[in-house]
Amino acid sequence: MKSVSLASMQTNTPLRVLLHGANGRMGQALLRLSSSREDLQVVGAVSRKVGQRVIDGVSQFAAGELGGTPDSDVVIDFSLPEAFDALLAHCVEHGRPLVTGTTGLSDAQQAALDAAATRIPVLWATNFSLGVAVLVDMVERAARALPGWDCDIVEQHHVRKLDAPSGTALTLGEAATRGGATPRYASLRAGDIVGEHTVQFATLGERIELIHRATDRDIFARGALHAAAWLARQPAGRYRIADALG
Ligand SMILES: NC(=O)C1=CN([C@@H]2O[C@H](COP(=O)(O)OP(=O)(O)OC[C@H]3O[C@@H](n4cnc5c(N)ncnc54)[C@H](OP(=O)(O)O)[C@@H]3O)[C@@H](O)[C@H]2O)C=CC1
Ligand SMILES: O=C(O)C1=N[C@H](C(=O)O)C[C@H](O)C1
Repeated sequence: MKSVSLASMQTNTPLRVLLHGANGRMGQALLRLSSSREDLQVVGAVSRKVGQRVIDGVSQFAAGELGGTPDSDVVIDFSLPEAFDALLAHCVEHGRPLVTGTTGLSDAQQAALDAAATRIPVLWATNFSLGVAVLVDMVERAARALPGWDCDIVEQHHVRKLDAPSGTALTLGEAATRGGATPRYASLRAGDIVGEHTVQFATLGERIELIHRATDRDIFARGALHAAAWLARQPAGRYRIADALG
């Protein structure tokens, strides 16, 4: 059963999606889930090396071949920081809205996103799940209500994750800081853990643990596809996942 967003119903023309990082764990989830959406069509798949995986009916491009990719209405990126600069420049040059979930970006790359947002719509989120969006709000509220309590953020991921702390942990830490806490971080890398984040507030005699456990990467992919369908119809600017979730 294909789902159709209201936006595409208004135009009846699928939004053309360029997928950057298509060979990766997230790229493969995005490819699989996009095929069940009538309002989105992946028209190009970019990864470091072409031909590693069979991607039925989608043109594949290697790193450095962005200039040869077909026109698209929105770009979705889940790659690595090393790949990000060329992709962002491509999106700005061709006026393509960008949804990106790539974490571990430098301050300079964040500044480049701000600059790009004067020309195109950009949405960067460290976590595209609804549960984490709710957790971020809970953490800020808890920090504000618990002045002086210790705040520790522990994140666990699969052994192939390159960055630490996770982007989500840093986002949760920013929320705790907005609430007046001073978060500390710890990271574990084990097995095939999709993503687990624990925010603990502790004081003498008691503690609170707020936990999000991701068990399927599809939650991130569904959120990114939703954000892409939404962002494609926004004016230039920098947007957050909360804007897309309404
Ligand atoms: N915001 C969110 O909700 C989520 C964010 N993430 C983040 O997304 C990113 C990707 O995660 P994941 O999919 O697990 O990682 P993978 O390592 O599985 O995939 C990375 C992808 O990027 C491609 N790539 C690497 N370098 C280049 C380059 N120079 N040019 C083009 N493509 C390149 C790889 O190509 P190839 O395979 O050919 O080497 C691969 O397709 C990470 O930063 C992760 O933290 C992950 C999950 C959720
Ligand atoms: O690399 C991953 O897998 C994930 N990365 C994101 C992060 O760095 O927070 C989101 C999610 O936890 C999975």
